[in-house]
Amino acid sequence: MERLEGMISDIVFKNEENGYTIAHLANSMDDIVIVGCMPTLSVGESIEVEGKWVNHKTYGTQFEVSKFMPVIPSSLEGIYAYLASGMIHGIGEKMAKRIVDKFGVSTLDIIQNNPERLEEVEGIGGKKLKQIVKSYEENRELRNIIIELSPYGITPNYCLKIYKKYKNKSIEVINKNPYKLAEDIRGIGFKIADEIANKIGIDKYSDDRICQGILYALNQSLGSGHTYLPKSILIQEAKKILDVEASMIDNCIMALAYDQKIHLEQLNNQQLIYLMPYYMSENGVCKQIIKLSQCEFDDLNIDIDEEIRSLEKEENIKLANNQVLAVKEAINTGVLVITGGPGTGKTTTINTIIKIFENNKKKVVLAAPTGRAAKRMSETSQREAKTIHRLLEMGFATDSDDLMFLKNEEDPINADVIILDEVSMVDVLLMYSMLRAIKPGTRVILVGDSDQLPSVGAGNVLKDIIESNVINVVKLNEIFRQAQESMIVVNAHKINKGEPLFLNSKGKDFFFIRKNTNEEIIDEIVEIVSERLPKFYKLDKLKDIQVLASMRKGDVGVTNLNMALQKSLNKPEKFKVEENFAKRIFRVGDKVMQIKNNYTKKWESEDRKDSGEGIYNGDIGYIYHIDKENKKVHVLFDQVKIVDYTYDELDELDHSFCTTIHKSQGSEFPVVVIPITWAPPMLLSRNLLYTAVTRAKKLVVLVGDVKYLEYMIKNNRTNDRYSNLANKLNKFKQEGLLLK
Ligand SMILES: Nc1ncnc2c1ncn2[C@@H]1O[C@H](COP(=O)(O)OP(=O)(O)OP(=O)(O)O)[C@@H](O)[C@H]1O
Repeated sequence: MERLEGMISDIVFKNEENGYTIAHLANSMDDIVIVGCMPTLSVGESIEVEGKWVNHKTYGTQFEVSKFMPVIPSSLEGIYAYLASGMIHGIGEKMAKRIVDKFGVSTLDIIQNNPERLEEVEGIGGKKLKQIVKSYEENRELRNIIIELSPYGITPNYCLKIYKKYKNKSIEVINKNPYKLAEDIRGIGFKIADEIANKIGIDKYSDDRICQGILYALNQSLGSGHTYLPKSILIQEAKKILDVEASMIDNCIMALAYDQKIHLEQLNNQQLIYLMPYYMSENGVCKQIIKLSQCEFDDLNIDIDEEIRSLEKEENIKLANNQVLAVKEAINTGVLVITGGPGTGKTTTINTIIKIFENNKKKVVLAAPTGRAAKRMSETSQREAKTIHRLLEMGFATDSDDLMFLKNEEDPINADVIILDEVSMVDVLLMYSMLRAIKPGTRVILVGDSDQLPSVGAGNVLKDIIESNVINVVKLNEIFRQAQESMIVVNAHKINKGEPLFLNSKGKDFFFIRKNTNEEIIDEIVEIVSERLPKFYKLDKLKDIQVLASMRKGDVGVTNLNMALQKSLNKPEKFKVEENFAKRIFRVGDKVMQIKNNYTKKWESEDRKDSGEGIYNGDIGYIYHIDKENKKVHVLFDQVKIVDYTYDELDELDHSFCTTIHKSQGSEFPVVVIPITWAPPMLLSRNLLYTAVTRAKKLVVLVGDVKYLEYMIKNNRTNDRYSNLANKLNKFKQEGLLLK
């Protein structure tokens, strides 16, 4: 390891996302090219670097930096260069000169120890002084954190997140218990925390480590949709992560249960282990749903048959038997599930139910799990439909930054009837939050297609409720004539039954283009999306066509397809600003997707007259402007909402020329294009294909190898999830637990 010291004379390149920087370091002897992760570097800064000399094929000898430390500048020039570098908000070049002229070599000492004296400088008043002091402090602390943590492979973006969470306590928190990072900072998992712990010297066999490893294993299993793990599986998983004896893990499981971080439940001769919120939610869903289904509610006192007849006349339609049954059950029961595939008349049934209740002066409230699904429900019902999060009034807890729902059993939703659509997407946590905010006597109608992919979050709520046989379920199974015209609908049902599809019928809406290699598939998709489909069907290339892939990685995964599609659909142009972020280029005009719920993200209309909060997982927008000076990307959602992302928030955005099928749940697009090629069997499944195909309203184009299509249709191996909801619903009902 060698050390060098000098002043930064030039910055050749800086990647804003991961902090990788190439710069020139000048010292009395030489001008050296240094490379490495040095995100806070600025021209004129004096630094000391640690690292080694390397020989780059093209650029020759360079110094590869593993650690860098700012040297507090002592010369007047150094101090001036540091202050004038723009690192400190409120100080530009002119102000830097005035400050240095006034305080000379004591400048930095004054900013740090007697900052009020800055007011002696012309142009610095109370407000500016506060701004300078705050920025100087933050800068210093953030630097310290970056210097401490970059050797552990933590990128500057994460350092910033850590700093935002713990402020000046950051280093102290990490040194005391690095596993806290895994609990508190999204994106830092057990593995990174464990690496830091290892370097700090925390004992491999310490209880803290083992407990965190167990929680990590349980958290990981949520990603596969499990609400609990059987103890034997949990021990197996934790052993792989921790590399310690099973008995030690067993002891720590007991300690975690004692601390109420996890819950142990006996089922037959198995022990089930839940993270606490999941146990509470699973039990809560059972209790609430049985309670709501059993309590008294206002009788409508109407002749249902007569009401139905009159609505049928009004709409010029004859409801099928099961639709009539669904309407009657909706009126006569507390909780009802209406399920069915595409074109089976769910929407028509819901609209009839809404009208009957409204004609009888009942307040009907509509909601769906995502913004796009709620928008669609509004369109088809011609009434307001909210996202579940909005209906439950997302807010902040008074004594913390934690988000919570303001609607709950103490302040329930004011409604006589609540209809939830797309329930297959609702996980066990959200279902519990929803149900506990419904007052006894409100009728609840859950609508969804249980053959769609299950929720992204844990649980199998809709399927479990249906399978429990505890709640009334009406299954709509007739495909209506109008829907039969559509091969999308007909084929969707065929997929579900495992039957071969009708492909390439003339004048229809379902096509298969045969391509053998992955390269050919990508080329074909790029070509049809950018040329043939828009020309032939008069479509907007970006807005009307959505490419959906089953995998993120791989040749024909979302990442590669996005790169290929970007090259053709949004080429680089002189007038289009772009910015490099690790392996991604964000360019003005790019189609992007928000990939996590951000309930507090602010948006404004262009004329700033309208504003609001909340951008949700799956929302699609377009890059509208990139402001390099202020390091912000502006994205336009829903044609009116402009949202600013600082560079360190860009991990919430992904390109969306192509998205995963999972992310497309609850959304619909005029045209859907789907690559059909090899993937792990779990992703070559019937319900994945079914979900992708049912996203399309006008046209489906499959591109690839027909043998994988056949495999998908046959592969009915649904990804089994550990969920005890169906069983528990039965048990609770039998025990009459809730009637007390
Ligand atoms: N009883 C009926 N008689 C004739 N046509 C019907 C009947 N019910 C629904 N339809 C028609 O069938 C088509 C599909 O119905 P609807 O949109 O209600 O189904 P859906 O299950 O909501 O479908 P999707 O899930 O695809 O939105 C529509 O064109 C609708 O007008």
